Amino acid sequence: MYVRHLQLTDFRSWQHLDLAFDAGPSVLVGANGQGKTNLVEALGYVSTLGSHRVSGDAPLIRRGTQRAVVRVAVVHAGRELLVELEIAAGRANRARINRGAACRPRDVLGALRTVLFAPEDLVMVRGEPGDRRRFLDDLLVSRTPRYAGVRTDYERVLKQRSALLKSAGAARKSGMNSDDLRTLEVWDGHLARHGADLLAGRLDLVADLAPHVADAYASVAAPSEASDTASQGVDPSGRSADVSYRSSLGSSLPEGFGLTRGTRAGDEQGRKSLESALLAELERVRGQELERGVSLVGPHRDDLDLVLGDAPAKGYASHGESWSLALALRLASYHLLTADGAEPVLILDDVFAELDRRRRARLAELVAGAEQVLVTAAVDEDVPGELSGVRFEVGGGEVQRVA
Ligand SMILES: Nc1ncnc2c1ncn2[C@@H]1O[C@H](COP(=O)(O)OP(=O)(O)OP(=O)(O)O)[C@@H](O)[C@H]1O
Repeated sequence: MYVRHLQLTDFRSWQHLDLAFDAGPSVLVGANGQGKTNLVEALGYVSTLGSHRVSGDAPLIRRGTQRAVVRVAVVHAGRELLVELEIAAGRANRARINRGAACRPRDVLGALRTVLFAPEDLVMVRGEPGDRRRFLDDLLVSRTPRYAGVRTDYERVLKQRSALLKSAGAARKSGMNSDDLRTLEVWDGHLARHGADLLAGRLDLVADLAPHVADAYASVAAPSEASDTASQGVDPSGRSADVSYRSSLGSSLPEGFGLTRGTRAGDEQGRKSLESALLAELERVRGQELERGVSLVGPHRDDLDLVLGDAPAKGYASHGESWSLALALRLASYHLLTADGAEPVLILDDVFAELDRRRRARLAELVAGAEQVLVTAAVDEDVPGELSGVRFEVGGGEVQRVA
């Protein structure tokens, strides 16, 4: 798919922007702080309903205004879809498709798929488990939009159950008999049901993603000519990249899930056995949870283990290796979504400045054939020749197409 047109109103620094794109590579060049990232952030927002830079929506609305509007015309399989999202301060966001009636923002998920590479991506390797869970969940939603609802339901249940744990724990300490404990059992059921759904989605996703990560890492890390090693998922030093899901269920994770690739956790039987395992584990840690007032079991405590050779990437990988792995996670996402049947728009936001010459060349070579690649850079020299498609200059609150 590709973005044919983007229109912004009061989004970040853009009071108004109207921009037409072609398929293939486009490069947006401009000095620091001119709004290049703001522009691609808007596309990422339409794709995931979130920003890759901030967790809330407030900073996306231009200062001094009350609502931002992003309109995107997306071409996919010969058909054009117009998606409109309104981000409002103090009330619910709204969406529209093809100028129809207002709908929930969640209903536009899937209309535009993007894979966005940004300097912030290094946190997927070096950051906290929450950064990796976010990567997984964003990809899960891109792939299967229904998981947006599963994710929201799980977060709501988790919040309410955690509040209950605190009050039940406090009541227990003061020697009182609490109704909260009975209510807690009801919330255990909700947490296990929604948690199993989310966990199943993530386990299947990681099983499908892992081979793409191994291949992509070898491709990024390998010298340009060495396509033989690239195809075997091994870098020139002989180290391969592997990803696996680490569940807070530990050894109580039902046999096979997340371990044997090809086992589907998302079918009815898989979800049921994950739900039972979560319930049993919740019962086992009940005392600790009440003592500490926090939910200790569930997908919110899980992580994605990233391994290079036989060592965990976090804490062991060099700066360059960490970058290669972060790029591999994004490239693998691109390949997975493409294999599902909808090639996403690739967005490379200011990444070339972060990479050495060899990695720049490898990345450019790997993405040059994509249906659409949007690149932002402060200076032309940062962008490899393979991606010199249409060129836009960004500055002074305007974008000019120059070639
Ligand atoms: N909500 C907002 N309202 C108004 N201006 C904003 C808002 N959010 C960010 N900005 C402004 O947008 C500018 C940053 O834009 P952006 O991050 O897109 O720059 P860039 O061109 O990508 O720069 P760099 O090359 O440094 O990454 C800053 O000047 C910032 O003050």
